[in-house]
Amino acid sequence: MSGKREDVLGWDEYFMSLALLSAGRSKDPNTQVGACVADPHNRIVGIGYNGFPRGCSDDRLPWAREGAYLDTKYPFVCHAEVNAILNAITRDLTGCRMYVALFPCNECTKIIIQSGIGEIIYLSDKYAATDSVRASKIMLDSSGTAYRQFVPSRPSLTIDFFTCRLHHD
Ligand SMILES: Nc1ccn([C@H]2C[C@H](O)[C@@H](COP(=O)(O)O)O2)c(=O)n1
Ligand SMILES: [Zn+2]
Repeated sequence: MSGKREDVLGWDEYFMSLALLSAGRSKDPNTQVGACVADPHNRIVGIGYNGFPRGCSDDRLPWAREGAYLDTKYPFVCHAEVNAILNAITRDLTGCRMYVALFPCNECTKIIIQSGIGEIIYLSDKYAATDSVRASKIMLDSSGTAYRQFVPSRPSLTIDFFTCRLHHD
């Protein structure tokens, strides 16, 4: 084999894939979200997914979406973005980028802005019509925090454990 491989993963593709891989750890039956924070040198500084707080049993807390508030997941679940920030190796995330599978809610957005993260790259914006996401965008625009949707250059990547390779179209 002569020259180097040219068709490597781009940085956005790499970090978004890691965010999605992390989402694979989520036990939420409806929406699995992963987030990955990269620093300006393209080093991974934090990664996380949505789940219940440490020590809170997945078997005792509910995953329901509907019913009385305390019978749903909403008061209990830690969002992927918060977990990625709390898992980060440093508190100061100035100039870092967050890759996240779903546009951040307003509560996560406050924390993202306060952490110093300067750019959000998201995949899905399925809750764009909610007041929560609308509030997120108001705060991001006011604070000058950039956000953009990830546009994949290929439809899928497949991890093949048998051949120890990553396949793509
Ligand atoms: N940016 C976000 C938005 C939501 N989540 C989590 C919170 C829940 O576990 C799930 C959303 O559930 P749904 O209402 O779609 O059934 O996703 C997050 O981690 N980050
Ligand atoms: Zn959130």
